[in-house]
Amino acid sequence: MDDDGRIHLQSFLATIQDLSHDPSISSSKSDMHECTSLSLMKSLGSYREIKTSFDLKHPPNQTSNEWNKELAAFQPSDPLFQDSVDDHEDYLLPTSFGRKQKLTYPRKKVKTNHLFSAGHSFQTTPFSLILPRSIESKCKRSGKKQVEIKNSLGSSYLLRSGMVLLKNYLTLSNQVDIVNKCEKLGVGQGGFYQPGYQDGAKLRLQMMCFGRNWDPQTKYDEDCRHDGSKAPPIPDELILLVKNALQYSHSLINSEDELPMMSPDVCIVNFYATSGRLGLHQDRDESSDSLSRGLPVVSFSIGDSAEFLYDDKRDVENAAKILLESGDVLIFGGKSRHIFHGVKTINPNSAPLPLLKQTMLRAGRLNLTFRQF
Ligand SMILES: O=C(O)CCC(=O)C(=O)O
Ligand SMILES: [Fe+2]
Repeated sequence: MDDDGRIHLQSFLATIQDLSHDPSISSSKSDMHECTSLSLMKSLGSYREIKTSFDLKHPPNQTSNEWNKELAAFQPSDPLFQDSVDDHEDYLLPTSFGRKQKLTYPRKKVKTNHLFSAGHSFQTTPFSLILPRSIESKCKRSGKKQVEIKNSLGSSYLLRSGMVLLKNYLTLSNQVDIVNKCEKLGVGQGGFYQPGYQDGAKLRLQMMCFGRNWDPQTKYDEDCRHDGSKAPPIPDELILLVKNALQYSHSLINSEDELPMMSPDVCIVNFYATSGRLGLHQDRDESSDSLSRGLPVVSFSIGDSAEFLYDDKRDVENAAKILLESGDVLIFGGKSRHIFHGVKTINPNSAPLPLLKQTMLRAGRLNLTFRQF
């Protein structure tokens, strides 16, 4: 396929959107099962396992075989799009403080097996979050129907003591602003790079920091950047968003003991291509004061959605799994500050189209984690 890949992606998405409004499409089947409450959780809701399966039918003007062939052949040329699309996935989500939550769009999973890969590289230097101009203009011309992003505050979940998920908390305009800020700061000195370890193993993501540099090998050593660059300050608007999200969480759980307030002075910005991932780990390089007080990590997700794992131990098989979508804010502090967590997969083609249209964000997921050192 030629460099037209992005157009195909847009058409593919638009087709799915069209189909979802087509009565001939078989309705999504959704059944929910009670799941045992975890003892760690306080009384603000109960966990439920939500199983959602999808049965996308072929468009009326195509036979099922033609449609399946087209789906199977879908393989855009941008290296950042090159992942195989396979089965649908089940997600574990709690109820929204008692209400059942239904997931209503097709999920895709990326086939990748390694958390880290030595020398894995999709590097263009400098790395840009934004699609190249040639692809951008083709996208704009395609003129396909866009899906509205939800602007109202979504549901909120207490996942366990000290761990809160605010669905769709960031507005479209917040998300656009964050992408633009990260792009501006990410392409220059001190911007995105693919971090790794001394032995040559690389993380499967691009990273940069605000406030203070952090690196998997050198931790919070300010001199970790080979170009000697210092981390730019965290933009004020982002600090405000973090504090508002924490305050909002306090209004939900009625307790600052469970989730202490913090004032972010570090932000790690990760960008995952659709083949990106991050192994289960603990965030434990902040100061002992910050860690012992359980000062929370506040995480913003933008772009393609991700399967996020968390557990008390490093146990990928048994870890709880949630879907983090564009606009979601996840907070873990207090008793959950030391959870193991990681990103299992990025779901291709799952970013909101208005966000892509306004930012030309490339395929993948932008994640910002704010901490107080
Ligand atoms: O991308 C995410 O959701 C998690 C990122 C993370 O855990 C980290 O940067 O330490
Ligand atoms: Fe982390």
